[in-house]
Amino acid sequence: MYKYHCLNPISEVGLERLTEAYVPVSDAKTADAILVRSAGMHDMEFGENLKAIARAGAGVNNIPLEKCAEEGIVVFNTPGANANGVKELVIAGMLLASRDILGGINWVQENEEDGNIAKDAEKAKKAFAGCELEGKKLGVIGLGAIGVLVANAAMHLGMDVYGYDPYVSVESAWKLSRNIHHAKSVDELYKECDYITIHVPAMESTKGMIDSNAISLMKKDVVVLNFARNVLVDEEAMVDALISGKVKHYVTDFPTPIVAGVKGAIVIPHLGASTEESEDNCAKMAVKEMVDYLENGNITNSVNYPNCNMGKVGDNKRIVLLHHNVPNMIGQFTKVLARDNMNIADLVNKSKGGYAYTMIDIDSDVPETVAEDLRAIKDVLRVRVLN
Ligand SMILES: NC(=O)c1ccc[n+]([C@@H]2O[C@H](COP(=O)([O-])OP(=O)(O)OC[C@H]3O[C@@H](n4cnc5c(N)ncnc54)[C@H](O)[C@@H]3O)[C@@H](O)[C@H]2O)c1
Ligand SMILES: O=C(O)[C@H](O)COP(=O)(O)O
Repeated sequence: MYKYHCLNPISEVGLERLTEAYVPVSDAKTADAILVRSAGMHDMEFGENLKAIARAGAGVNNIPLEKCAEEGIVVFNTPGANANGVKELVIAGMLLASRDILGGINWVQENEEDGNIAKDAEKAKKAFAGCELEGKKLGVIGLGAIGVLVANAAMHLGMDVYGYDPYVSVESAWKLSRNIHHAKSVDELYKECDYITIHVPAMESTKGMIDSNAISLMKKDVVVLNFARNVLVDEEAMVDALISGKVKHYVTDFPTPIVAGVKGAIVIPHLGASTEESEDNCAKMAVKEMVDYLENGNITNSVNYPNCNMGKVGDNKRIVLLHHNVPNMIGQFTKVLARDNMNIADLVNKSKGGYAYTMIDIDSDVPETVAEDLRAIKDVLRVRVLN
């Protein structure tokens, strides 16, 4: 039996895939696995049973990845599962920044008692006129799951699209329309574009990427869209640029006291992934990853351990070991197994940065003393015996 805890509401479409072997618990400290969306986990103390955290979504800046890795907790996310939801809201954001739709709707609400509203609207509407997206230049920073969809969709709307991503994956490059211009530097994109949208993860290297220097390179009346994370933009500098008129609109999915209410800021309450489809997709993927790890030891879409897959546990016993990525770990594992005359049917070892994962199928029972001896090896962080 496995205990799981949901730190945020998780779509039932995902949870209903859990068999009776999975029991929800109200105390996260007792759980084998945690399902989470954006709840902050940096100040949490984890229980010793906790083996997996599955983030039903993309961004993992709410989770202490290094601490989890050290405690033998594998963190998963659901790449691409909510990308379409975000793409659609980014397009809506560009339209809201181009046509004064919000101003127009407010005008109608303010004049709802006006019996002559139809006629008066025809006089009032010139105050809400805007411009079209077709023919404008859009710069997309970060061509991952979301950036690629935004770039391709904007191209189909007739925009001239520039993409910048020095680390673009082969998979994303295949999906990107060949009509997207390759910006060789982010500065080139800042100088060229009328609309700039950022789709990179929040990391030390990307925090404050759009700062006063970046804004100074942009065209006057540029529209900046941020559906990735607030920390990517120096918000004080952005507010100055809105006040001075350099930036026409800052469309952000992240309300903060600095930007909320500022003229020119269009602030949305983190709705990018809040669609039925995205929530269902994320929950299904997160649950699948969590179950496959707990039951079979397979790791898919982890952000702190390597991906590793040996299929379902069959008739053999499977030992899975999370450990530091240092020399001679396999040698020490096989020495313990050989001592007890255990035969290895299959073995896979993968690494990611400072951490590594070893899966070993054994064609006999694994005595608890063997598991204990494996746990006692220096640099081993967690050992589980499955089946
Ligand atoms: N608003 C929302 O509801 C919502 C929903 C999903 C994701 N997000 C945010 O959007 C981010 C991106 O999501 P995704 O699914 O596209 O992720 P992704 O991992 O598929 O893509 C991120 C891309 O950024 C690129 N990148 C990294 N550093 C860069 C840099 N310095 N310059 C240019 N490109 C760089 C990577 O190479 C990668 O291609 C997430 O990390 C998350 O913070 C927000
Ligand atoms: O990173 C993400 O996936 C998004 O920001 C969505 O977050 P949410 O699941 O809290 O809506």
